[in-house]
Amino acid sequence: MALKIAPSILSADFANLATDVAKIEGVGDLIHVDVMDGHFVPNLAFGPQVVAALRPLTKLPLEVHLMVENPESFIPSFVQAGADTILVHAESTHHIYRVVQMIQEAGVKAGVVLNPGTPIEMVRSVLHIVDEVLIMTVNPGFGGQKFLPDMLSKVNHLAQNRDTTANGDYAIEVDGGVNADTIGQCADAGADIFVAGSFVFDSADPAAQIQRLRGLVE
Ligand SMILES: O=C(CO)[C@H](O)[C@H](O)COP(=O)(O)O
Ligand SMILES: [Fe+2]
Repeated sequence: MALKIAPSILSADFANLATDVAKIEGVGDLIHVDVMDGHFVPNLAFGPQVVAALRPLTKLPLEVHLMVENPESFIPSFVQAGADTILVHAESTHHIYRVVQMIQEAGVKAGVVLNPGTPIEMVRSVLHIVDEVLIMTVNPGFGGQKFLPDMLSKVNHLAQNRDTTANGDYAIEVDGGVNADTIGQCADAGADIFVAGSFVFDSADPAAQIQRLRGLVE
């Protein structure tokens, strides 16, 4: 599977999002948009209007990371806004299988996300239908936190068990604390998609930071 770098705009300049997105156009592989409701996580960030506003500004796929209670109710508006992938936390719904179906029936790729405290078992029954599994490598809610290396055993387990699922080709993504010091361990464990927020956008040259990460895993 081709390795992908996914810059997270949670660390971009909110007053100049279009400018920051232009800086990574053609360099990043997709744009990661964090959605927070102040309940599932103790922070607020981005709604469907932001996704809709970004859609015409970039050719890059837009990946929406939903950190919200009751994700079911937000799927239609993010589909309508132009999301290419929607990622839902297993802890945020009683009906993860139904939510994955809802997303895919709308013609959008679906991923499931696990908090650091949540075991793989929580998503075992949907591994054969999902397009992606995202392992949080920080507790979700904020950018710029320290990478949790003990999460790599989950990445490794998912990579080793791909053959045991019916589709066998879900992408494995890591999110949180990914930088030049940690990305190598994630790749070694078997991750394919690497979200990076502060490492990319807290720099004067976001494109160079993405290239630096890419150089460390390819
Ligand atoms: O989902 C997230 C936080 O909940 C962000 O995608 C993540 O934190 C990226 O930021 P950084 O790379 O700075 O850790
Ligand atoms: Fe995220």
